[in-house]
Amino acid sequence: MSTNLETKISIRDLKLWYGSYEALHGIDLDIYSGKVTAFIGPSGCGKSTFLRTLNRMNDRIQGCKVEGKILLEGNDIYAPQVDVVQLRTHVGMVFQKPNPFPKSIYENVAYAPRIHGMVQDGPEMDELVETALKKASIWNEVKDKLHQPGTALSGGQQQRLCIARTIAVQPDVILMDEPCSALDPIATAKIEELMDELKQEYTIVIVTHNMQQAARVSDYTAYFYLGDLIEFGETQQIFTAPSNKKTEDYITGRFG
Ligand SMILES: Nc1ncnc2c1ncn2[C@@H]1O[C@H](COP(=O)(O)OP(=O)(O)OP(=O)(O)O)[C@@H](O)[C@H]1O
Repeated sequence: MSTNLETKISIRDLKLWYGSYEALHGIDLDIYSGKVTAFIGPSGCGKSTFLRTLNRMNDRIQGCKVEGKILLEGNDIYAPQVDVVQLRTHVGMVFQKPNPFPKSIYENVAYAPRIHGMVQDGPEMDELVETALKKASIWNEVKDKLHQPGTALSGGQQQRLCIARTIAVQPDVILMDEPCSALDPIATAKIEELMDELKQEYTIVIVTHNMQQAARVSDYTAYFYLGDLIEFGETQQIFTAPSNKKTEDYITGRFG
C-alpha cells in the first residue's frame, strides 16, 4: 500500500445494533484524506449503516446503538460534547435520491451557510453560492435561473445541486450513499467526473452497488459482507488481485 497517506477518519472496533440485531460486528478502517473510498458488498451487508455512522445519521434511528471509536482528525465524533449539527457540516452527505429543498436553486445552496452564520446575505452570499455551484459543475446550467425551484431541474442536475448544497458549508468529507442509483448513464457520468475533481479538495466515501463505478471512481475499496469488513485495499488491487476468496467471488460475479 502507498505511503504518505494521511488518515482523515479512523474507525476502531465499531459495532452497531438495531435493537437486538447486530448489524456491524467490529469494523476497523482508516479513511484517507483526499481519496475516494468505495464501500461495496451484497445487499444488506451494512454498507449504508456503516456510512451513516460516519456523520451520526444513525442517531435518528430509534433503538440504534453504537460501540467503538470513530475519530475525525483524532477527535471522537461520538464524544458527549460533540455538536451533531456542526459535525454534519464537516462530514456532509449526499443521498440516493436527489432531495433538494422545495426552494429556489439559490436558496438550496444559501440556506445552510446562512443558518450557520458563515456569511451575510448580499454579495458575499452570492459569491458563496456561485462558487459552490461551480465546484459542483452545475453553474453554467443554472446561472440564468437561480431563483427558479430546485425541484424543477432534471434528476442529475438536482443531484449536482445537492452536492453544491453540501459543499456550501465547506465540509472536509462528503459521504455519498448510492448517489447515481436514480440517474441515467449520462447524469451518472457527470457525477463520476465531478467526484474526480472534488477529491482534490475533499475526502469522499461512496456506497455503490455498481462494481464498475467503484472501479472507475475510487482509489480505495472496502468489501463488506454480513456486517463484517472482509477486505480493504487499493481499488486496483481489490479488483485485480483480491486477497480474500469472498471478495474474489463477489467481484467476479460468482456471488451476490
Ligand atoms: N433502520 C433500521 N432498523 C432495523 N434494521 C435495519 C435498519 N437499517 C438497516 N437495517 C438492517 O441492517 C442490515 C444492514 O443494512 P444496510 O442498509 O446497512 O445494508 P446495505 O449493505 O447498505 O444494503 P443495500 O445495499 O441493500 O442498501 C440489514 O440486515 C438491514 O435489514
